[in-house]
Amino acid sequence: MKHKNIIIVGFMGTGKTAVGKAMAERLGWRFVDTDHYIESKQGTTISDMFRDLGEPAFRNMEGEAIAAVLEGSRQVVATGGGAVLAEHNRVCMQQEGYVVALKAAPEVIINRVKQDEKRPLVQGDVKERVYSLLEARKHAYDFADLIIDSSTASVEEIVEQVIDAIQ
Ligand SMILES: Nc1ncnc2c1ncn2[C@@H]1O[C@H](COP(=O)(O)OP(=O)(O)O)[C@@H](O)[C@H]1O
Ligand SMILES: O=C(O)C1=C[C@@H](OP(=O)(O)O)[C@@H](O)[C@H](O)C1
Ligand SMILES: [Mg+2]
Repeated sequence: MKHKNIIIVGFMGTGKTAVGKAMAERLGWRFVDTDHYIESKQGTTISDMFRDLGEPAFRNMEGEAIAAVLEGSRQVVATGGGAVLAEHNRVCMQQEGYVVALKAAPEVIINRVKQDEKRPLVQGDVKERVYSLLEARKHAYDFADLIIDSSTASVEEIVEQVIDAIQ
Protein backbone atom coordinates (compact mmCIF):
# COMPACT_ATOMS: atom_id res chain seq x y z
CA MET A 1 0.00 0.00 0.00
CA LYS A 2 1.57 3.24 -1.16
CA HIS A 3 -0.42 5.50 1.17
CA LYS A 4 0.60 6.31 4.74
CA ASN A 5 -2.99 6.67 5.99
CA ILE A 6 -6.50 6.72 4.58
CA ILE A 7 -8.52 9.69 5.78
CA ILE A 8 -12.28 9.89 5.42
CA VAL A 9 -14.05 13.23 5.19
CA GLY A 10 -17.63 14.17 4.38
CA PHE A 11 -20.79 15.71 5.71
CA MET A 12 -22.47 14.31 8.84
CA GLY A 13 -24.28 11.05 8.17
CA THR A 14 -22.40 10.16 4.98
CA GLY A 15 -20.96 7.13 6.79
CA LYS A 16 -17.39 8.14 7.68
CA THR A 17 -17.34 6.30 10.99
CA ALA A 18 -19.05 3.14 9.66
CA VAL A 19 -16.95 2.97 6.47
CA GLY A 20 -13.73 3.83 8.30
CA LYS A 21 -14.19 1.02 10.79
CA ALA A 22 -14.93 -1.53 8.06
CA MET A 23 -12.05 -0.35 5.91
CA ALA A 24 -9.58 -0.61 8.79
CA GLU A 25 -10.74 -4.18 9.45
CA ARG A 26 -10.39 -5.03 5.76
CA LEU A 27 -6.83 -3.65 5.61
CA GLY A 28 -5.77 -4.83 9.07
CA TRP A 29 -4.99 -1.20 9.90
CA ARG A 30 -5.72 0.77 13.05
CA PHE A 31 -9.02 2.65 13.09
CA VAL A 32 -9.24 6.11 14.62
CA ASP A 33 -12.35 8.27 14.69
CA THR A 34 -11.25 11.79 15.60
CA ASP A 35 -14.52 12.49 17.44
CA HIS A 36 -14.03 9.38 19.61
CA TYR A 37 -10.37 10.30 20.10
CA ILE A 38 -11.34 13.77 21.37
CA GLU A 39 -14.14 12.38 23.56
CA SER A 40 -11.86 9.89 25.27
CA LYS A 41 -9.09 12.46 25.71
CA GLN A 42 -11.49 15.00 27.21
CA GLY A 43 -13.57 12.44 29.11
CA THR A 44 -16.79 13.97 27.78
CA THR A 45 -19.08 13.92 24.74
CA ILE A 46 -19.03 16.11 21.63
CA SER A 47 -22.47 17.49 22.59
CA ASP A 48 -21.31 18.44 26.07
CA MET A 49 -18.17 20.06 24.65
CA PHE A 50 -20.23 22.19 22.26
CA ARG A 51 -22.56 23.16 25.10
CA ASP A 52 -19.94 23.80 27.80
CA LEU A 53 -16.93 25.05 25.84
CA GLY A 54 -18.41 26.19 22.52
CA GLU A 55 -17.70 25.23 18.93
CA PRO A 56 -14.41 27.20 18.58
CA ALA A 57 -12.88 25.26 21.50
CA PHE A 58 -14.00 22.00 19.89
CA ARG A 59 -12.45 23.07 16.55
CA ASN A 60 -9.12 23.71 18.29
CA MET A 61 -9.21 20.25 19.86
CA GLU A 62 -10.16 18.76 16.51
CA GLY A 63 -7.16 20.42 14.82
CA GLU A 64 -4.82 19.13 17.52
CA ALA A 65 -6.33 15.64 17.25
CA ILE A 66 -5.89 15.53 13.47
CA ALA A 67 -2.25 16.65 13.67
CA ALA A 68 -1.45 14.17 16.48
CA VAL A 69 -3.24 11.17 14.97
CA LEU A 70 -1.81 11.72 11.49
CA GLU A 71 1.74 11.46 12.83
CA GLY A 72 1.03 7.72 12.81
CA SER A 73 0.77 5.45 9.79
CA ARG A 74 -1.27 2.45 8.57
CA GLN A 75 -4.43 3.97 9.99
CA VAL A 76 -7.89 4.62 8.62
CA VAL A 77 -8.93 7.94 10.13
CA ALA A 78 -12.57 8.99 10.15
CA THR A 79 -12.90 12.72 10.75
CA GLY A 80 -15.86 14.80 11.90
CA GLY A 81 -17.88 16.55 9.19
CA GLY A 82 -16.48 19.99 10.01
CA ALA A 83 -12.81 18.98 10.17
CA VAL A 84 -12.28 20.11 6.57
CA LEU A 85 -13.28 23.71 7.30
CA ALA A 86 -9.82 24.69 8.59
CA GLU A 87 -7.23 24.98 5.86
CA HIS A 88 -4.46 23.66 8.12
CA ASN A 89 -6.47 20.45 8.61
CA ARG A 90 -6.91 20.02 4.85
CA VAL A 91 -3.20 20.55 4.25
CA CYS A 92 -2.31 18.05 6.99
CA MET A 93 -4.72 15.44 5.59
CA GLN A 94 -3.36 15.84 2.05
CA GLN A 95 0.22 15.51 3.29
CA GLU A 96 -0.34 12.53 5.56
CA GLY A 97 -2.58 10.26 3.52
CA TYR A 98 -5.10 9.54 0.82
CA VAL A 99 -8.29 11.54 1.36
CA VAL A 100 -11.64 9.91 0.60
CA ALA A 101 -14.78 12.10 0.67
CA LEU A 102 -18.16 10.49 1.17
CA LYS A 103 -21.23 12.31 -0.07
CA ALA A 104 -24.92 11.45 0.10
CA ALA A 105 -28.26 12.86 -0.98
CA PRO A 106 -29.78 15.35 1.51
CA GLU A 107 -32.80 13.11 2.26
CA VAL A 108 -30.47 10.19 2.99
CA ILE A 109 -28.39 12.35 5.33
CA ILE A 110 -31.51 13.59 7.13
CA ASN A 111 -32.74 10.02 7.63
CA ARG A 112 -29.37 8.86 8.95
CA VAL A 113 -28.82 11.71 11.41
CA LYS A 114 -32.33 12.38 12.68
CA GLN A 115 -32.53 9.41 15.04
CA ASP A 116 -29.67 10.31 17.33
CA GLU A 117 -28.77 13.23 19.54
CA LYS A 118 -25.00 13.07 19.35
CA ARG A 119 -24.64 15.74 16.63
CA PRO A 120 -25.17 19.19 18.16
CA LEU A 121 -25.21 21.01 14.80
CA VAL A 122 -28.29 19.16 13.53
CA GLN A 123 -30.61 19.28 16.53
CA GLY A 124 -34.02 20.98 16.42
CA ASP A 125 -35.30 21.39 12.86
CA VAL A 126 -33.05 18.67 11.44
CA LYS A 127 -34.16 19.19 7.84
CA GLU A 128 -33.52 22.94 7.93
CA ARG A 129 -30.15 22.47 9.68
CA VAL A 130 -28.97 19.86 7.19
CA TYR A 131 -29.97 21.92 4.14
CA SER A 132 -28.38 25.10 5.43
CA LEU A 133 -25.12 23.39 6.46
CA LEU A 134 -24.97 21.51 3.15
CA GLU A 135 -25.26 24.85 1.35
CA ALA A 136 -22.56 26.43 3.52
CA ARG A 137 -20.25 23.46 2.95
CA LYS A 138 -21.07 22.67 -0.65
CA HIS A 139 -17.43 22.85 -1.82
CA ALA A 140 -15.78 21.88 1.46
CA TYR A 141 -15.01 18.29 0.45
CA ASP A 142 -13.80 18.98 -3.12
CA PHE A 143 -10.14 18.73 -2.13
CA ALA A 144 -10.35 14.94 -1.60
CA ASP A 145 -8.44 12.47 -3.78
CA LEU A 146 -11.58 10.37 -4.29
CA ILE A 147 -15.30 11.14 -3.87
CA ILE A 148 -17.82 8.35 -3.35
CA ASP A 149 -21.61 8.59 -3.09
CA SER A 150 -22.81 6.53 -0.12
CA SER A 151 -26.54 7.17 -0.73
CA THR A 152 -27.33 3.73 -2.10
CA ALA A 153 -24.08 1.75 -1.64
CA SER A 154 -23.53 -0.53 1.33
CA VAL A 155 -20.59 0.02 3.68
CA GLU A 156 -18.88 -3.06 2.21
CA GLU A 157 -19.38 -1.81 -1.36
CA ILE A 158 -17.84 1.54 -0.48
CA VAL A 159 -14.84 -0.17 1.13
CA GLU A 160 -14.32 -2.16 -2.09
CA GLN A 161 -14.58 1.00 -4.21
CA VAL A 162 -11.86 2.65 -2.15
CA ILE A 163 -9.61 -0.43 -2.27
CA ASP A 164 -10.07 -0.65 -6.06
CA ALA A 165 -9.15 3.02 -6.46
CA ILE A 166 -5.93 2.84 -4.46
CA GLN A 167 -4.51 -0.37 -5.85
N1 LIG B 1 -23.57 3.05 3.33
C1 LIG B 1 -24.49 3.07 4.28
N2 LIG B 1 -25.70 2.56 4.06
C2 LIG B 1 -26.66 2.60 5.02
N3 LIG B 1 -26.50 3.15 6.24
C3 LIG B 1 -25.31 3.69 6.52
C4 LIG B 1 -24.25 3.69 5.57
N4 LIG B 1 -23.19 4.31 6.13
C5 LIG B 1 -23.56 4.68 7.37
N5 LIG B 1 -24.84 4.31 7.62
C6 LIG B 1 -25.59 4.58 8.85
O1 LIG B 1 -25.82 5.99 8.90
C7 LIG B 1 -25.65 6.48 10.22
C8 LIG B 1 -24.54 7.52 10.24
O2 LIG B 1 -23.31 6.88 9.92
P1 LIG B 1 -21.92 7.36 10.52
O3 LIG B 1 -20.89 6.38 10.09
O4 LIG B 1 -22.04 7.68 11.96
O5 LIG B 1 -21.73 8.74 9.69
P2 LIG B 1 -20.72 9.93 9.92
O6 LIG B 1 -19.57 9.42 10.73
O7 LIG B 1 -20.29 10.34 8.53
O8 LIG B 1 -21.51 11.01 10.58
C9 LIG B 1 -25.35 5.26 11.09
O9 LIG B 1 -26.55 4.79 11.65
C10 LIG B 1 -24.80 4.24 10.10
O10 LIG B 1 -25.01 2.92 10.51
O1 LIG C 1 -20.08 18.51 10.75
C1 LIG C 1 -19.68 18.90 11.88
O2 LIG C 1 -19.32 20.09 12.08
C2 LIG C 1 -19.60 17.92 12.99
C3 LIG C 1 -19.67 16.57 12.71
C4 LIG C 1 -19.64 15.55 13.73
O3 LIG C 1 -19.05 14.33 13.24
P1 LIG C 1 -19.79 13.36 12.17
O4 LIG C 1 -19.60 13.98 10.82
O5 LIG C 1 -19.09 12.05 12.31
O6 LIG C 1 -21.23 13.30 12.56
C5 LIG C 1 -18.87 16.04 14.96
O7 LIG C 1 -17.51 16.21 14.65
C6 LIG C 1 -19.44 17.35 15.45
O8 LIG C 1 -20.77 17.10 15.87
C7 LIG C 1 -19.41 18.45 14.37
MG1 LIG D 1 -18.68 10.03 12.53
